[in-house]
Amino acid sequence: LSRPCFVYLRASAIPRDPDTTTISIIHHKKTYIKGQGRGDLWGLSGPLAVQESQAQGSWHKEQALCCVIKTAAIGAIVGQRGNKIMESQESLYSKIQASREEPEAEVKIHGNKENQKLAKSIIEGVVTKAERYSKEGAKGSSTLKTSYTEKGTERKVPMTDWDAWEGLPPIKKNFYVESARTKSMSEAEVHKWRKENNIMCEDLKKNEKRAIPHPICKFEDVFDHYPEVRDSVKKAGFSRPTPIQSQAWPIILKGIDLIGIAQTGTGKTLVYLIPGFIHLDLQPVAREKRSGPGMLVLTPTRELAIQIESECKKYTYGDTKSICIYGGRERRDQIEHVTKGVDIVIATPGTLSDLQMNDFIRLNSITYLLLDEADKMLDVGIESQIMKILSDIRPDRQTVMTSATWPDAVRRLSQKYLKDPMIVYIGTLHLAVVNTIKQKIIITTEQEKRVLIHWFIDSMKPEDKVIIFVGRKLIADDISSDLSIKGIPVQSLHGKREQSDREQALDEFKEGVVKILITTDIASRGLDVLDVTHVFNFNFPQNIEEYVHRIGRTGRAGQLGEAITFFTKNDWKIAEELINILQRANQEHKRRKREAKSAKYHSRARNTSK
Ligand SMILES: Nc1ncnc2c1ncn2[C@@H]1O[C@H](COP(=O)(O)OP(=O)(O)OP(=O)(O)O)[C@@H](O)[C@H]1O
Repeated sequence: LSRPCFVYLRASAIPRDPDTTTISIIHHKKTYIKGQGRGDLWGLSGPLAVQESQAQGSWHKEQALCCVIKTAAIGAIVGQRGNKIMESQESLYSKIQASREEPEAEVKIHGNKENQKLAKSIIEGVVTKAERYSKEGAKGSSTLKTSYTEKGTERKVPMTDWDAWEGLPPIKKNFYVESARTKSMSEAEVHKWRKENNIMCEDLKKNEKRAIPHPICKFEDVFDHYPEVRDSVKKAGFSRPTPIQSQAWPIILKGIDLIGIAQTGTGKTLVYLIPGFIHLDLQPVAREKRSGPGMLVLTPTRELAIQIESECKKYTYGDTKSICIYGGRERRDQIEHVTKGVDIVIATPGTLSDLQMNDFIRLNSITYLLLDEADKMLDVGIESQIMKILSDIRPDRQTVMTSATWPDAVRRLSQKYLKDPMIVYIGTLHLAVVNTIKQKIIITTEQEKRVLIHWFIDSMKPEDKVIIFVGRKLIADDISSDLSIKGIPVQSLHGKREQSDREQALDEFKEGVVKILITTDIASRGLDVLDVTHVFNFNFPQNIEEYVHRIGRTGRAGQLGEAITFFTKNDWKIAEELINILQRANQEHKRRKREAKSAKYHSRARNTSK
């Protein structure tokens, strides 16, 4: 460690008794000691200067504890690319090695006696759980046999990095049967169709480029071989595929990874769900013989996870079982469901990574992965959880990413998660709002906002339904209690509310029991309530992407909607980006009229406040 380094400590590694604990850092088999005592261990900040200790590599002087287990269970201990074993090593200050023999494998644990015992009990837990999940494991016992190996009398077994992916069932990804009509489209016809529907696509594979499949014009062109799918789409009453569906379905069904970017409310959920159902259904290994779920949908919020699950139920066929995993629900319930066996998991990353870390769910059976609202998911903070989840999913899976926005920072990250993808986007990769949303901006002050919002609510028609976005939970509570006092039925949604209250709030809004939903950004992405006529931005969102998502809660699936946004001088930094969005969506610039209208709003507002 000749240069400064950063050391990140797991919360559980922070010593309870700082007076007696030492933090040691092992690097290239050398042990470095940092701090013994309160002053050294607490309040550390900045780069650590560590000193090499006398006790270099003390762990490997101890006798190794050897455990013999069934080879089939070893993947669970090692984890993909050794991530699990590395984690145990880090937290136990020990070294764990695994051999690769049939039918029994050997695991050697180096370290002091106490840590060896701890590591052994962790491994035992993992082996027992692995048995429970693996049908094969259930047939025989894989009781851990252990012994201390005397130095010099160790079994001469090569200790290797375990390839956790060996022995997994084969995977099938190409299910596309191109219709005669699609096949016969000339290049000119393909070009015309894409131009008329604003479809842009590109093969992101480096070096040799592949031919991009022709878009499909009708549902029959792509689903004729899958009658259940064709019928469920027809039953939904859709007349034709949306532009993103038209180009993305052939690509995904061919087994190619895809990045799909299209404006809000344009049917991206079915873009990935329907090929996912086909993929699941037609894997070479029969569903009942699979060791776990085959499809995983990761999504940033609980509300979105619930919505996707209900879409799954609407369109799926056969006896496909899905489960929605998110925080705020009874953990035991979720674990019970998972262990009973499911085909599709829809989850928020935090809760899933918790279940994964505790070995309640195994992800190595996943062959179809979907990252919904990918840009939000790859935000700082969530990304580390996603990485952890993805490291346990087989690398030859198929991956699809979708979103309505695609900021530069996220594009680079997508290269990490997808393999030779194609990208399909509608119109532009720049932020864009569908032209079914009329955007109004009201330049105002913080003081006047309350009066104006009351004026807006008073002028709502019976068929109107509005989502009011605010910046903070407190404001959401405040406005909703204001309105409730006035006798106006209203619901609010934010992260501090109990999960059951959050679900009830959304249900009441969807069913029309209340026509006003006041919410923070947890409802800005993906929520699909078709009869929302207005979105009101009481506070301008943190960034312009969130503005696009928020106002996209109205004007969905071709319907008309209106977005009204309060803009104060505090929001000046975002003005330029906002103007770009308005111009791109051809919003009229009615300055005079707007000023007049705004003056009318203001004078009414003043009268009301008087
Ligand atoms: N081909 C289609 N024709 C008409 N409506 C469709 C079609 N496909 C999906 N829809 C409907 O369009 C609505 C919006 O779809 P969806 O929620 O998938 O949008 P999205 O693109 O994911 O939006 P967001 O970016 O806000 O998440 C849904 O109610 C869905 O049922």
